[in-house]
Amino acid sequence: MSRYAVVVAGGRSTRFGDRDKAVADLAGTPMIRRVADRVADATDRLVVNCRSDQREAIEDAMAGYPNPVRYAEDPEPDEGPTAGIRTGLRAAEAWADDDGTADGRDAAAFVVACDMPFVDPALVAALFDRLDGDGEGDAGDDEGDQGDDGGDSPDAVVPRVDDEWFQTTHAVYRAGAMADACDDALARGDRKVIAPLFELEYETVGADDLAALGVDDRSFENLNTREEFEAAAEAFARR
Ligand SMILES: Nc1nc2c(ncn2[C@@H]2O[C@H](COP(=O)(O)OP(=O)(O)OP(=O)(O)O)[C@@H](O)[C@H]2O)c(=O)[nH]1
Ligand SMILES: [Mg+2]
Repeated sequence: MSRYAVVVAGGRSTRFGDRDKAVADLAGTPMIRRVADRVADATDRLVVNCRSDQREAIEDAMAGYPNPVRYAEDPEPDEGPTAGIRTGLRAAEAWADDDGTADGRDAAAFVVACDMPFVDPALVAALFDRLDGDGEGDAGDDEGDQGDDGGDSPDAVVPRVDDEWFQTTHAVYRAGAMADACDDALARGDRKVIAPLFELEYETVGADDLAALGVDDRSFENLNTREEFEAAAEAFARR
């Protein structure tokens, strides 16, 4: 089955300023395009979640992208990242269903925020492999399977930098399970981006695993302010 990238971009960039950071020029390339380019080889299809008023500019930024792209517009804007993830994953699920070969709910998707342009493709590939059950063993895993002990493959594989912060906008999910979990969290009024994860069977990729994989520390860096953006632009210019 195809591997999906879901880029979530429906935020208002208030810390950034008066422009949409998703399409802001980052060392010559719109930031969202940098994110998409970084994950192009590790995925087969791209879903972009955004508001309808962002779509034209984002489509321009994505012109010539090597993988097929679909847009998943927020039915209601400003419902938060969890709603954006849900909308993007439902689009991946529907796209997979269109193929008619497998249940779209099982589609595997790497969800990433539009402001993480250093995303490491080797990490993305490793997360998918773990979701498919052929990554590293569980022995050195800091969490192992959550939920029941059935030993089934997980619904999510989430990096945990410093064994602390769950990187839920830098993780792979089974589309149907995670979209359902987002629905549930939102129905409860819980907008915390971590909330849906705890309803799923998930595995984490902790500090040791990240080091063993040689993951670029900057993969998890997200750019919120103009200052962070300028510093990143300098880093890209040097690369
Ligand atoms: N669809 C959708 N995505 C969102 C929403 N809020 C944030 N996001 C996305 O979630 C990711 C992380 O959000 P933030 O870093 O807070 O970005 P932001 O909300 O645009 O920026 P700030 O206004 O400065 O908080 C980014 O990719 C945003 O585009 C929302 O209400 N809807
Ligand atoms: Mg925000």
